[in-house]
Amino acid sequence: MGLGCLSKSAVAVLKTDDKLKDAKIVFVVGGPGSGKGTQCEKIVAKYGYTHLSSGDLLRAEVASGSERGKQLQAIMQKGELVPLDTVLDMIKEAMIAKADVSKGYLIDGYPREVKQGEEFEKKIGAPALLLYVDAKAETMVKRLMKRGETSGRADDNEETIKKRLDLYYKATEPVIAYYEKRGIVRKINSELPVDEVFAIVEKAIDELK
Ligand SMILES: Nc1nc2c(ncn2[C@@H]2O[C@H](COP(=O)(O)OP(=O)(O)OP(=O)(O)O)[C@@H](O)[C@H]2O)c(=O)[nH]1
Ligand SMILES: O=c1ccn([C@@H]2O[C@H](COP(=O)(O)OP(=O)(O)O)[C@@H](O)[C@H]2O)c(=O)[nH]1
Ligand SMILES: [Mg+2]
Repeated sequence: MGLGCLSKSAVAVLKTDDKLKDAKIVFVVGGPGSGKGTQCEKIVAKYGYTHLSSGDLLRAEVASGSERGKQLQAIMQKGELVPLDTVLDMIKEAMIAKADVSKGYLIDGYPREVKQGEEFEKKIGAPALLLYVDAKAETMVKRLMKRGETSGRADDNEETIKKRLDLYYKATEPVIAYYEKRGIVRKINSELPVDEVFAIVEKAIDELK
């Protein structure tokens, strides 16, 4: 069927969705401070993937000073989760913006709960791989407290870190079990030095080709 019977905007929507249809999508999931951002940076440098951190996208909205940003800031400062649709719309918009140049997408810090994953697949597509960046709670707290000395992140403080961790174990760990059933989870031990962690990450990405 041609697209002649559809309105211009409907055609535009179809075309943008089409652009993401064959995209290589990697979910990067792990606790706060587990090292997701650190590994993603290295993947970008070696493989030319597009790195989209849901937390960074949200922080950019906060930094813009918009009304929406103010509401987001209040939620993030408490270590709670921003409504699902808000995050998903931001991710999709950012993916479409890079669709013509991207070799693949790293979706960092998302899904935070099983429902987010389901919605992502409905609106965008299925992940080919889930990198599960795993460190002990004690390690994560230590790293985040250290990062908090210089990061300026409003949520890198002891009280909020504890809430983020609790929420991670409650809401996000089930995401890993959900995708394990599909056989796409690769567990990465991020207690090791950064380069050793990356050697494991490289193997998982190379398997995708
Ligand atoms: N030893 C060691 N330190 C690491 C490793 N990965 C990250 N770090 C340190 O841990 C801190 C947190 O790492 P990030 O990459 O920002 O963690 P994240 O998972 O993106 O955390 P959020 O942004 O809170 O989601 C950083 O300041 C790094 O210096 C690692 O593999 N080994
Ligand atoms: O899909 C997301 C990603 C992030 N956040 C919010 O943004 C904060 C920081 O997220 P980020 O991934 O940067 O850090 P982490 O929680 O892993 O330390 C979280 O605590 C949440 O409040 C959210 O609500 N939904
Ligand atoms: Mg991060």
